[in-house]
Amino acid sequence: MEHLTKRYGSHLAVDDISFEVEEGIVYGLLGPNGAGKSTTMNILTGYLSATSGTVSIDGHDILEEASAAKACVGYLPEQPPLYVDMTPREYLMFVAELKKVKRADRAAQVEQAMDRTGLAEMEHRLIKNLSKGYRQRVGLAAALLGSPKVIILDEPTVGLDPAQVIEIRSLIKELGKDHTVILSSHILSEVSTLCDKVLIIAKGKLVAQGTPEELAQRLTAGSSLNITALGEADAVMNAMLTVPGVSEVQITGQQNGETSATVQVPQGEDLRAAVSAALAAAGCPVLGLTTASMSLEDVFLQLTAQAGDEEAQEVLENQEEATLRPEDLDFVQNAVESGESGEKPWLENSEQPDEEELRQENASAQAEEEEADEK
Ligand SMILES: Nc1ncnc2c1ncn2[C@@H]1O[C@H](COP(=O)(O)OP(=O)(O)OP(=O)(O)O)[C@@H](O)[C@H]1O
Repeated sequence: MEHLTKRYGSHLAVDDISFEVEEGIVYGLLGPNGAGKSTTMNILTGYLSATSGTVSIDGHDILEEASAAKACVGYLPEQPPLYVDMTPREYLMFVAELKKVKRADRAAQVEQAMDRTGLAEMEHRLIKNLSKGYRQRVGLAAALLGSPKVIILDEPTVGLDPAQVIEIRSLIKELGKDHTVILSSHILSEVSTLCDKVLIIAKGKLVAQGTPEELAQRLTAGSSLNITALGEADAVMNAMLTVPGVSEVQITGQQNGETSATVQVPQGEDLRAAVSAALAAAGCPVLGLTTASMSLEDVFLQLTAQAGDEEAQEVLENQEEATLRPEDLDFVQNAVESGESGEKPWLENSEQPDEEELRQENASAQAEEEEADEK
């Protein structure tokens, strides 16, 4: 992709993105909602045209040699376009025909794709009766038909339950063995476990790329040391500030004569020995010392924050376990209090059903049940 730009009216969704994809590697496009991942993938697959810039797949320009370029790509959009009144096999045979797989090879290719995606036991069900996870598999199987070199997956695990997420992720890992895979995700842990290389996109710009480890290392402003030493905060802080290279010390706790602190360390330097020696010399023996390096999460936050993206914080927060927000706590508190006093303030504005209405509703429901039982 070279200098790819996409405008929707005056909105710049993709802003001069260039990158090259090596064969046989799993790439992750990582970015918060609205960063431009789907737009980028839609352009890559020839689904959308770019405002400017070029895409070339295995030497074929996506506009000038569209058929040849698209033949190299298997695409699973965020919402796979399935014909839900077909069975997986019927649908896949149809896709194989669209992809111009030779008639003699179609049945075998469909069989193989169903096999790889674990669809065999669902082959006679209508797609509309399949779970979201199985529908996703049908979409993946369709992407595999025609043996494309590159598989492009847009948010492949969105909307799946945890068991389905695990299955689809292991399937993607398998695909990565024989294909070049480009997937998009806003889930950091997914990208760092599945992908060999990560491209971080924020506000339509490519802000960083590298292996998850490289990103975590290369982009850190340095690591930090977490230290616990015996002594008062002032003494501990002053001792550490005497060490060349230490410019920032943050006291994080004080208890029973012990002080905990975090020290920022410049990139590439190891100050553990110097800091321990300085503390010992100041009469503050070190009780604990650990190095904390930046995780991919930190890097992501740092980069997207640089791009002025507040949604990045949301992405991280959404990955934490569900927690109660202050307004939820108020609601729970109200519910508990009013339960004690017998009031239901949260129902105050809702329409209260009339008692007679309720009685009639229940009676007719009971009559229907009895009738059903008799039948
Ligand atoms: N057809 C369209 N018309 C106008 N604006 C659009 C259109 N499609 C996307 N956008 C805008 O372009 C930006 C990038 O959208 P895109 O869907 O590529 O982001 P994304 O990173 O895939 O986000 P998500 O994870 O929510 O799918 C967003 O601000 C979006 O609102």
